Amino acid sequence: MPDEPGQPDPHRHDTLLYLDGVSVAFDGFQALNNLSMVVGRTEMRAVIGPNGAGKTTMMDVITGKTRPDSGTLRFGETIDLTRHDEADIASFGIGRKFQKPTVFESHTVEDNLALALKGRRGPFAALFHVASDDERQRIDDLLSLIRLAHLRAAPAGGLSHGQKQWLEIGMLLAQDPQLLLIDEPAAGMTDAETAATAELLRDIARTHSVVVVEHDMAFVRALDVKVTVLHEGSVLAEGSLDHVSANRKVIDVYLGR
Ligand SMILES: Nc1ncnc2c1ncn2[C@@H]1O[C@H](COP(=O)(O)OP(=O)(O)OP(=O)(O)O)[C@@H](O)[C@H]1O
Repeated sequence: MPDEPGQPDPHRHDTLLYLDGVSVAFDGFQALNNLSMVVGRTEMRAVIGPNGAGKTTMMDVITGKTRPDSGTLRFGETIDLTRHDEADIASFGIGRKFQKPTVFESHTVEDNLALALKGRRGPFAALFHVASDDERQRIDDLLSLIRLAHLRAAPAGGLSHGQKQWLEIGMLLAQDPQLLLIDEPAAGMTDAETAATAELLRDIARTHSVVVVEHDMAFVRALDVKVTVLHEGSVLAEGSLDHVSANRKVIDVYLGR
């Protein structure tokens, strides 16, 4: 039986991330207020909203950095994220990319990816590990996905800001997440980099779920995915960018300002 609109079912096999009635208060300030959102497998979702709307706090509760005061937070069909810490949650396959890229600047692009791949083994195993054919293939695949194959031997410190963001996305993918949470990837990018990043994320979303927090509306339009508008810690509107852009409340609190 099809779901009623607005009645997401956490046990559906095509739901990867399920938030229902999630609330968080800091010293009495309600940063998340009964927030509900469902992200499907291999769905990309854009999350927009004014400063202080709760976007970062939402990422923080999903990744276990902040504990919700109440609500349901489920990953896959069975994992209750409220019962796990950040390390567990990362190991379940939720990867997060912060706004500022943090690559190893003195290492080559390729070595950054190799380190991220080996990082899955733990530091000691990684130190004595020799790359297998599979791993070399995986690095090649990642390099072409993130559009940096021609720069594989270049030190990461010499990359442009946009290229560093792509490398960091590649390093995140090396850890095999099912869900990527990405914070303002287009910030500080050139128009060409912004367009290439939208294309890259669309490629990634063929096989992963992706939640992108972004303020750049041209970028959100290029993603061409369902948009969730947050305001005062809850969902103000949801739908295509055209749909939410026509919503009077969204114009008043965000787009029209
Ligand atoms: N650890 C904290 N302690 C106290 N207040 C907090 C804390 N974290 C967030 N807040 C407050 O909660 C509100 C929501 O913040 P949040 O960072 O989630 O918003 P945001 O939508 O990510 O905003 P921005 O677009 O500016 O990044 C803000 O008013 C913020 O000041």
